[in-house]
Amino acid sequence: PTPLPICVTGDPVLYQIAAPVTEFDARLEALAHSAMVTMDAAKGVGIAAPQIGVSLRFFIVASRANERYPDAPNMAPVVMVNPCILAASNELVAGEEGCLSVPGKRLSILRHQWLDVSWQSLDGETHHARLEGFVARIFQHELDHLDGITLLERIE
Ligand SMILES: O=C(O)C[C@@H](Cc1ccccc1)[C@H](O)SCc1ccccc1
Ligand SMILES: [Zn+2]
Repeated sequence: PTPLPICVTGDPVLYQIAAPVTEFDARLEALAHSAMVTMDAAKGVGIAAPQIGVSLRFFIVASRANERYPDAPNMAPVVMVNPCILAASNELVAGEEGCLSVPGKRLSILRHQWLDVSWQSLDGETHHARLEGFVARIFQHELDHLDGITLLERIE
């Protein structure tokens, strides 16, 4: 499909708590595909459903090396449904983040260095992983979107 418009600062959908996904059906797959196409068009390394106006708990993590994080891992994009943090490091790391919904802003944000996380794939299967560094950062950034938090709400 064609990329969807990305909701920006001020759009109410960005400040809602997104609803858990209960139907692992073709509709969800279509929404995930639209998010993927929109993220790719925007050259993002992640995107959350609320950013395309969908208040559901799923996002995409798609780390790739970039000018700010040249040593970021190049990974196949992962669609994470109903993601949650099971454990997090006490150590926090500051790093520069951008947000497709806050155009032109680059802010230094403190994030956990590593996370133990769980999520469901589009077929409903549950997965667990330990994430660290830039991938952990993207996860935390996208999870904030599901909880109605953008970069502007994270300014120290
Ligand atoms: O708005 C979004 O969720 C996409 C974010 C993802 C991101 C999360 C954490 C740290 C950096 C980015 C970006 O706008 S995608 C654009 C981008 C790509 C590489 C580095 C920085 C920003
Ligand atoms: Zn964002």
